[in-house]
Amino acid sequence: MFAQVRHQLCPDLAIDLGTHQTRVAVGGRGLILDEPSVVAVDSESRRILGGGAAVGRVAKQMIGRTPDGITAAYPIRGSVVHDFDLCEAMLGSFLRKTGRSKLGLKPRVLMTVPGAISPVERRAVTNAAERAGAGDVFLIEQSRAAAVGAGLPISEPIANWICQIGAGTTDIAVLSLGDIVVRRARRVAGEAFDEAIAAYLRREYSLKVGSRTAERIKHEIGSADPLDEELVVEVSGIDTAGAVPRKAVITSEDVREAIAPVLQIMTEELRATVESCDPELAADLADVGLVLSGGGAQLRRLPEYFERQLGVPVRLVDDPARVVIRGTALCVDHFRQWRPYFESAA
Ligand SMILES: Nc1ncnc2c1ncn2[C@@H]1O[C@H](COP(=O)(O)OP(=O)(O)OP(=O)(O)O)[C@@H](O)[C@H]1O
Repeated sequence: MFAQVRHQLCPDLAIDLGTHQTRVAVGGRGLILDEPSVVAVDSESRRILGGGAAVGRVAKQMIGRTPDGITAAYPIRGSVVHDFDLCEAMLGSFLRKTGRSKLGLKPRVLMTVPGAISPVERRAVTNAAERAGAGDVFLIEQSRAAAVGAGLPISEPIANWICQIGAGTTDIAVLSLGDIVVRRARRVAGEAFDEAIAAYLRREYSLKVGSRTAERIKHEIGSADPLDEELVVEVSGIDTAGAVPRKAVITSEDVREAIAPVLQIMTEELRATVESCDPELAADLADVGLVLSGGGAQLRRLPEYFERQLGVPVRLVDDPARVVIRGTALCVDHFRQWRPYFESAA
């Protein structure tokens, strides 16, 4: 009875604290916040601008349109807390926006974490959430949340193979009978594509571009496999020899060449999951195939590329960037059922 009243006054929260994007869902209501994981800080004092208000979308709007002396800070890197104080401030601001706290009650929170996370990193994310205003904090692996969000039959005695590609981490798991049988996580994901594109332009075109330009190129013309009609984009950067502004026309073939080594790493990780499975489960994988999720999995022709590399069917889930928060929210809605699979930092 008390728990029910408490729940009404202060519903549980699901939080996907991502390298690029933070998403918050409220138990029973679904997604209520989806904002960039960024804060705008004074370069010298490292204080958040606007009295702590320059967080998320507001911060992103300020960056690039503000005078020198203002820096964009990303408190999460490789899906783990990189700057503890800024992470706490950012989360605090997001939690206040959800407007949930009544009578001083603190919400129970379920947060996602990548598979390859150390106890120290686990503790950091938990502490940041507690100091930002959360009550009890539970953790769930991204790949499990993604599998739930994708609606995979993970409780059944068959193999479910999921590859969640975010900005900072690729989480791969094989799940069966509710458990993760094999897991692999690598800090190589969407941002690694961007870095590879920037490095390629420097090497092949003597053109220096920023990470946002590299990401834009990926979105506009990036592909993992050849396209029916190849794409081109004009890019502005700085000539590395003359240190002057210059433009270049880049093709989707260029981008494929640039990102090939990153795709190769992902393929090796996927192959390694199969090798770690026992033969019965591995045989299932060939039939059920691979499911792709995460914002980074939206790269054109990625399913076709992995199908060619692995020889199994591959499909991309609907609304891939929000699958993890969808799954986390479902776990919050059925807290008791999923509780055995949650972890705490202690
Ligand atoms: N159309 C697209 N094509 C290719 N990549 C895309 C596309 N749209 C978004 N992305 C990439 O998706 C990534 C962000 O995905 P997502 O929101 O799942 O990550 P995140 O949750 O912030 O990161 P992580 O979970 O790894 O900490 C970025 O690297 C972004 O460039």
